[in-house]
Amino acid sequence: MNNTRGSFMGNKKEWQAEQAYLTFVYDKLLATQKQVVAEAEDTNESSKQFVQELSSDLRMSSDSVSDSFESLIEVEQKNQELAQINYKREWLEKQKHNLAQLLTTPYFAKIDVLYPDEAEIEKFYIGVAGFSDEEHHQYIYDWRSPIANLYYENNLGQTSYEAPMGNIPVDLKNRRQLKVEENRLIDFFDTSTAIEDPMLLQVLNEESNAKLQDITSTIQREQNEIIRDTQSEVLLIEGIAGSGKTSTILQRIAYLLYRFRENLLPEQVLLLSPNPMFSKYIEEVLPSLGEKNPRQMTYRDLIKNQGRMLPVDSLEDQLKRKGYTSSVAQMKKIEKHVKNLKVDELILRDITHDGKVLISKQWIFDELSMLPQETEMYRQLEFIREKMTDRLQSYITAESRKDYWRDEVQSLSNEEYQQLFPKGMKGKEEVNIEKIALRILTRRHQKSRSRINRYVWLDMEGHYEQATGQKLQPPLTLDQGTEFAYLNYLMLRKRDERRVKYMIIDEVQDYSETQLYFLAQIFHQAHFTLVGDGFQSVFDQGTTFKKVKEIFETVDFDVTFRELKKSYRSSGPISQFMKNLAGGEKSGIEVVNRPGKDVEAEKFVDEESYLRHLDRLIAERPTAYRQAILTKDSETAVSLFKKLNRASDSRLVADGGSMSFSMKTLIMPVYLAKGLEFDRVVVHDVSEEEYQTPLDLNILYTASSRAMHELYLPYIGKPSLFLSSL
Ligand SMILES: Nc1ncnc2c1ncn2[C@@H]1O[C@H](COP(=O)(O)OP(=O)(O)OP(=O)(O)O)[C@@H](O)[C@H]1O
Repeated sequence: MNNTRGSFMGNKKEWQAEQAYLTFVYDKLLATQKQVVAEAEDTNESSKQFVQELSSDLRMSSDSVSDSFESLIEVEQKNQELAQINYKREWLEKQKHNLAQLLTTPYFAKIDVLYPDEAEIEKFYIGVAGFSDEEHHQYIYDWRSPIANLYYENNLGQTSYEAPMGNIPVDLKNRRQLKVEENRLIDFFDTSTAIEDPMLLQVLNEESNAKLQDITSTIQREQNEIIRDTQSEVLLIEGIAGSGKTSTILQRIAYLLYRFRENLLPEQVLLLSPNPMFSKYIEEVLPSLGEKNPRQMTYRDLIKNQGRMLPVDSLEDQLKRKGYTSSVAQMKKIEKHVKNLKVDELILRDITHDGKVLISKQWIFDELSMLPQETEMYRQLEFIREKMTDRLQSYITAESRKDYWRDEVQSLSNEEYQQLFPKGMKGKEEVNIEKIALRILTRRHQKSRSRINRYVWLDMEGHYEQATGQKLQPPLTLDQGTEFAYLNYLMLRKRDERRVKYMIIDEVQDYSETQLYFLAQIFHQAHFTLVGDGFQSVFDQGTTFKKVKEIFETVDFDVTFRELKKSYRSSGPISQFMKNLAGGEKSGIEVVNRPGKDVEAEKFVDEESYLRHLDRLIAERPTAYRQAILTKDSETAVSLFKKLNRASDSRLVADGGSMSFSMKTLIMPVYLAKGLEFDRVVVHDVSEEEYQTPLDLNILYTASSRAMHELYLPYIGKPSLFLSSL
């Protein structure tokens, strides 16, 4: 490794030059900020005024009907003006955000580049956002810009980078990491090897944050390749615990939003996360990079939406379901069923209201029979659905004209009348009664309308039974829920999925084959980024990476496979323990040379002395530390929390819904801590009895790998065999 520190005496001149440039850029940033803030205030003011004028103009033109055509044109023009003002406001807000970020840390790196046939070296400073002046003089380059790739790839000497106009060969003369705070230069390092760089080690030695932070300034080469990959249809990444999978996919999302800013919106990126807490944990990373968070949901939410909201297993139930063998064969049966389905095989239901049939299944069947049978089934059903809505509307209109309404309307109380017509009504009384009746009936039949829209008239449960030979009995297993969602998708094809351009899935090892097949099918137009860690598989239903690849290939995707083998989260001793658990050398895990406290596995003879030990660990937590006591399941967490009786300085997290990130000691089951990290981790009772099966081994690995600096593995009685590697 070849590191040169900026603070060495020999570098005094360099130091002064760097400090001078920093001062210069910082002052420019300050001046620009002043300008942008003033401009933003002006724009806000003029937008307010514009809206006021617009609404008074509109009021005037709606009073005079004669010039309505002119006023329509005028309204259209005003709308366009308003859109422009709003666009400018958004742009200025983004500028303000970027400038505020840059004023805290203007940049973190510099590269010296020599272009062929040029005599002078060009210097490029890299920061979390770009910054240039009105004459397009670029003082800071965005970390996602093409040139910044040279910094992350870190090949000194002859190299090249991809720019919009093609590949550009260059000579990379120097790569400098800079530590700056506002307008102060703290340190700099010239490095030729990215691995174990000094800036990285500094960052890793810091105490944890309650929320995940961005890693922009220290992205490693192998992570950079993943972040900037725009070619792969499916990017499958197997990375050990703490290797930066989650950080990398978030940086990747920011990169994609920048690179494809003309035609990729955050809503077109869907991130499937392992549990609801995880979304909270990562929520600050993208905003800190000036981007909006993508759509996020858990897989459970996704299939509930797709599968008529039937209840599915909770996380805890899923964990307890042992030995369930999921298979894609069941999905194929469903495909076959839908493919061969004829109209006279559809299981239909009447649409009823208060026990009265509004639209009979016979009517639906007759209408369907008249459609050309070669049309795909989902199109036929969609067409009929619209016809049913029309039929309901005609029924309501006819009904509203019937005589009995006169009495009903006249008996309406003032209050009811107000509710129906908050703005009052004008016109003849006859028309009024009809109008009132129409409103009342429309309200009454809202449910029927929604039933029509949701295809309640199709017995999907019945079709599921026909297709698979199994009855659906809620709560469904996650796989049954998936099968049912797939059936709904194949028969009805809702449009939602087509909008997703990038699907990002964390903890992919926890998805079953059925679930992966489902995702590959329904998002077949999207690019996938799948990350996970086979050692952290804590559900019986999980899938190996080999199988994940196979499944996506059977659905005609090209899969690119990459590995991350180094833990950036855990100290050297903890990483070494993780490596031993994962099978030693053959696991391929690289241990970062970061000193730390040894892993401690202490024996206790009875529960009482054991609890006293935990009690001490909670009481003697270093002030800045966040720590977690991790149990195998939530019942154990609940009972341990009760026994410890330390509600004042610890907190129980037993379900995915609630988590206080500020509390310094958390007691929780491992599966809820997935993806999270703590300065200190205590794994609850690592005894022989508790930790013996291969799944237990994965749980121990997952729990231990949440630790950054300290790991405690106390046990009562005999130690688990897995501790013998210590
Ligand atoms: N290049 C990097 N520079 C600085 N910190 C990094 C880098 N890569 C990862 N980290 C840090 O390492 C820790 C682990 O990262 P992350 O949570 O993304 O890993 P992971 O592979 O998703 O872990 P797990 O699978 O165990 O949940 C985080 O604190 C993250 O900030």
